[in-house]
Amino acid sequence: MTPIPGTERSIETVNLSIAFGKGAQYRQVVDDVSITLAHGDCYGLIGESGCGKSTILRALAGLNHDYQGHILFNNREQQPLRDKAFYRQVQMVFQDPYASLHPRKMVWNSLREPLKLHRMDRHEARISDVLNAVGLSDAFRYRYPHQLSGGQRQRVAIARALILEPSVLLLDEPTSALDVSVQAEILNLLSVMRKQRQLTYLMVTHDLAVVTHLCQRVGIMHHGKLLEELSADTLRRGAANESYTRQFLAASEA
Ligand SMILES: Nc1ncnc2c1ncn2[C@@H]1O[C@H](COP(=O)(O)OP(=O)(O)OP(=O)(O)O)[C@@H](O)[C@H]1O
Repeated sequence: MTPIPGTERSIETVNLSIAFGKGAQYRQVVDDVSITLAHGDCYGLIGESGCGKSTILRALAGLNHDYQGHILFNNREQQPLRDKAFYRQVQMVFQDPYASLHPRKMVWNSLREPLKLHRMDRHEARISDVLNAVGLSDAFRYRYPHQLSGGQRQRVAIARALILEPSVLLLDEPTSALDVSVQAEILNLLSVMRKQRQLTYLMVTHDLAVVTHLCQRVGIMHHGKLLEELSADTLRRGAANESYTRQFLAASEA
């Protein structure tokens, strides 16, 4: 694929390698992975369970500091311990929204927390605006996570990621815990948000229909390695170069 010019680069890994455990427990989970996203890209990362997809996302998000290689953001090398500005610009959305919402905090409180942390102004207006953007009325402010449906909870988790006005969302299976009917609504919301806010997405998913619907480029991982990158069109046609990818696609569609 054609190289992305420096000014257009958003988030990237260069020769990223990650291992866990020592001695007999040692396991190389991510092996020399280089992925570059341009501003506004939607990149899907697919591959069998355990191949290292979420581990890459966690390292990019600054949640795992123990890696080899380089992580760059806006063409600048990032230290394993990121600065505060990075955490405002790059947000993660998890598969299970319970992971990002405190069970004993009402929605308004969960949304206000990041605003306080990053010393942002106009808390009330920002909370109303972001709830409205994700399709929830202002009345949802006063609900606890257990008083929300799965889809509403994921909307709040997305609102919490968006309230800091980031440029990048790292999406870890954002719809796989939801009912099929709700999955389409959340994917649609993510798609609208990306266009409206010119966001860059890196999305891990098991679901081929999701990547081909939302992403332009897809990376296929196998045993910690990035095997190949394909356009979503090529993936849709099943015209992969690697035989592993063709097998994976066939198995996923079966
Ligand atoms: N903190 C950790 N300590 C030890 N091993 C870990 C740790 N985090 C992940 N692993 C291991 O690394 C491997 C890759 O995990 P990862 O979650 O990245 O896979 P994945 O491709 O996202 O899988 P899935 O699609 O099932 O979520 C797994 O074998 C997992 O058990």
